[in-house]
Amino acid sequence: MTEILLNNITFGYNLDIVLRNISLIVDKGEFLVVVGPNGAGKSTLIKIMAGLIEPVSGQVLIGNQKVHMAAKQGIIGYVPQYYAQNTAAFPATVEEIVAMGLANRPKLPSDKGARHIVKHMLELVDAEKLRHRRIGELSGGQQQRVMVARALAANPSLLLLDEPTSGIDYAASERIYKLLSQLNKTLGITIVMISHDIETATQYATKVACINRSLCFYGDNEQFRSSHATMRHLWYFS
Ligand SMILES: Nc1ncnc2c1ncn2[C@@H]1O[C@H](COP(=O)(O)OP(=O)(O)OP(=O)(O)O)[C@@H](O)[C@H]1O
Repeated sequence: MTEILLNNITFGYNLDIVLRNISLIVDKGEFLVVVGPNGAGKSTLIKIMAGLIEPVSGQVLIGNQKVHMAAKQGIIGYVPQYYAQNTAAFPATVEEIVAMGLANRPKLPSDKGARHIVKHMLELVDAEKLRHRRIGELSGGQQQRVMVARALAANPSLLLLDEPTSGIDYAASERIYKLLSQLNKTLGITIVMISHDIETATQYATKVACINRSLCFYGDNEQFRSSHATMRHLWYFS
């Protein structure tokens, strides 16, 4: 079954065309890693998948419905880039941050239900012990796990992550990849993750897309890993 359908997407900021004629289909249950050089349009593409910005032309369907309808139903979880930098002075606890994700559900749970969901989400990302801490006091890796819990609180079928391991050390990055892989395998959540960490991130992927303003490569993880060494100059410098 199709989770994401992008049909001939073109997008520009003012006159600068950032994405050109991108078409791809992501099936339910895939773990797609999106790679490409700086400024290639990866964040822009993931924002289009989240319904945060509209393409100039082309069609975006999530679970066979228009992206803004899917977003209203809480089907799409989005974890933005560089969250850590925005939160240092933010006076909310981990529990409160995760509870914010409940607002993306079509129907709000009762207070008791909300407490139960928040607790469960924190358990899923192994952050129960952090629940009373202020978000700004946490390390980058801990903050990212909390942001994943916040996105999961809406019960999405699709999780979009923009460089969740940026600025995070090797061990903490591995924990985040393993967590995402587990959510993908055990809960069947479709994952799209942007990463510059090609070697490690693609080990967890089922599919890889390489974007450089247009789609340079889209295929299975094994296909990507076997062609990357010979093709990467063409993909990155074209
Ligand atoms: N809000 C904006 N207004 C104008 N231009 C923008 C805006 N956001 C991004 N751009 C430009 O669009 C292009 C693509 O940016 P985008 O952030 O999508 O790339 P990226 O592949 O995610 O890059 P990186 O790997 O460096 O994060 C860049 O040239 C960027 O400067």
